[in-house]
Amino acid sequence: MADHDPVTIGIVSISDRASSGVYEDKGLPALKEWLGRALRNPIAFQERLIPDEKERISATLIELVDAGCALVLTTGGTGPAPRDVTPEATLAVADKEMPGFGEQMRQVSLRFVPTAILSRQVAVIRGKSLIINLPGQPKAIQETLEGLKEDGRQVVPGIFAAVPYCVDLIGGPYLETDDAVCKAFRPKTAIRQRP
Ligand SMILES: Nc1ncnc2c1ncn2[C@@H]1O[C@H](COP(=O)(O)OP(=O)(O)OP(=O)(O)O)[C@@H](O)[C@H]1O
Ligand SMILES: Nc1nc2c(c(=O)[nH]1)N[C@H]1C(S)=C(S)[C@@H](COP(=O)(O)O)O[C@H]1N2
Repeated sequence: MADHDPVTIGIVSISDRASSGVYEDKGLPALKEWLGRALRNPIAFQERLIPDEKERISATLIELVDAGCALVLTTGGTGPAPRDVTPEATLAVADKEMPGFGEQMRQVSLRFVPTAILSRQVAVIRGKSLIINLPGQPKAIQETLEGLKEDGRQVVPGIFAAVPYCVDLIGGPYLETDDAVCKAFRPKTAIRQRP
């Protein structure tokens, strides 16, 4: 891993019940497990477990971007229930919206559950950071990031395939994935040549 850029990644689990101890949080472990498998870069995680409160979510996102996270992934609070406010809190700190991520996540998620259309997840750029909302079901983390595979063949791409090039374009570290987990795409001219 010596020649891979280090990356700081913010991971935020947004759940009233997990953050108050009603149930054990499975969001942060699932995010760490998947990112650890998918990325070849050395990762420093900044972890937060917080309730579904808009101001608290926005403040956490700002803090993580200011702490140098090139990527921030949230899980939870994207649905239609009154306390689901993650998309609003994310849009409130956005410099730019990246609608393709939400569109693709709903497409791939529909292959797993018909209720995928209930997730209002968004992705945005703030400064030099890409912030992406994922649904709260812990299994949705792998489903949306990795996509759908059948017999080892990629049937619907997950959103993470587009993350490394997006991070390049906003001035972040060069992210490299394990192709067996997630084959990232970059235009040929953007691929870093190794000596
Ligand atoms: N962080 C989490 N850890 C473990 N399981 C979770 C987590 N977040 C969600 N889940 C599971 O996914 C289901 C749907 O998630 P959702 O985000 O809609 O929860 P919720 O009903 O809004 O409640 P809460 O915000 O208290 O988690 C939950 O009922 C729970 O079983
Ligand atoms: N890939 C995937 N997407 C999914 C789901 C899932 O299990 N897998 N659950 C759906 C459901 S049931 C809901 S209500 C919405 C919003 O979930 P959230 O409020 O926990 O973020 O995400 C949807 N998207």
